[in-house]
Amino acid sequence: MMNIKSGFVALAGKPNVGKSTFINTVLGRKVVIVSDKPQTTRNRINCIYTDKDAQIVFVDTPGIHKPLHRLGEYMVRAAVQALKGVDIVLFMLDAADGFTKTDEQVAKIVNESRTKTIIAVNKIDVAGEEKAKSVGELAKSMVENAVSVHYISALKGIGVFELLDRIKEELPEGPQYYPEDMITDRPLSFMAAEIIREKIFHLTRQEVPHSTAVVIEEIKDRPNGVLYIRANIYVERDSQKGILIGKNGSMIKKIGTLAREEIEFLVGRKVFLDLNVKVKEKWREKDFIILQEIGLKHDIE
Ligand SMILES: Nc1nc2c(ncn2[C@@H]2O[C@H](COP(=O)(O)OP(=O)(O)OP(=O)(O)O)[C@@H](O)[C@H]2O)c(=O)[nH]1
Repeated sequence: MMNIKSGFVALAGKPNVGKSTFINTVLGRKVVIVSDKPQTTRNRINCIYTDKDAQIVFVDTPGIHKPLHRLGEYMVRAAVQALKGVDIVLFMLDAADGFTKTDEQVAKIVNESRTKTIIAVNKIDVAGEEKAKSVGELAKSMVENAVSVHYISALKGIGVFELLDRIKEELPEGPQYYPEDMITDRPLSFMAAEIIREKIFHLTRQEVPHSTAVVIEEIKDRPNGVLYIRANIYVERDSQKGILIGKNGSMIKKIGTLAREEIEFLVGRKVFLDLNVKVKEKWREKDFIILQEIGLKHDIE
């Protein structure tokens, strides 16, 4: 087998610099939610880019997208640790913003990691060339292990693929860690079941959530672009089924709506969520459900 370049790249940068937009442009579809409000990205998922000669796993840096002035010492150490564990840090800055105090703090964390760093100055479509240059040069002077500076617009796709080529150059030769059609490292079936379970937990009382198992039975692309997800919710008794369904189906409708909205948020597209409540006595002793829950049946293709 031909050797490919592969490795892990941590995205570092203050909130709102365009990290999610960059990932979406690289992957060519909407995987992570983009918003003009800082820190709307919850549970950021690791994203995987694969082409014929490389596989790049973009990983999140825990804590680094939190407001840095509130970052405690522990969080800073955790962030440094995370950056140490990757092959390359991609330090993103906002050209229109100038080089800010927050960027300086991110630079410090990046430096402490001693990891090879590529600097990307984003949003050049809205910033003057001179301003962008000054941001790039300042960042380069602050980051000890900077190997190059790139001027990009993640939104317009300017310079993004040149930057990707540079990342590939800097990556070591290595294995393909994930199948080539996988774009996130967490199976959607897992995420979806978790979300449904969470809603049940919030909306029902003690005994019900603990007697509930969620199994994703089917995930399918509909021709109209909607993602169809069918899930079974197992409970142990008829009375629990009654509670979960609610009066005239009001409870299951509520669970379904909230879960659907969150899954749509996650996948960035319309979802049809088909929930079925089933009674299975002592399901906890029936390991087929448990196996399916953790082993996960199938994921989106
Ligand atoms: N003009 C312009 N806007 C951009 C560009 N890249 C991102 N944006 C906008 O900047 C805002 C923030 O982008 P995100 O990709 O969500 O930023 P983020 O760094 O992931 O933000 P957090 O999730 O808060 O960490 C959005 O409104 C984007 O549309 C760009 O190249 N040019």
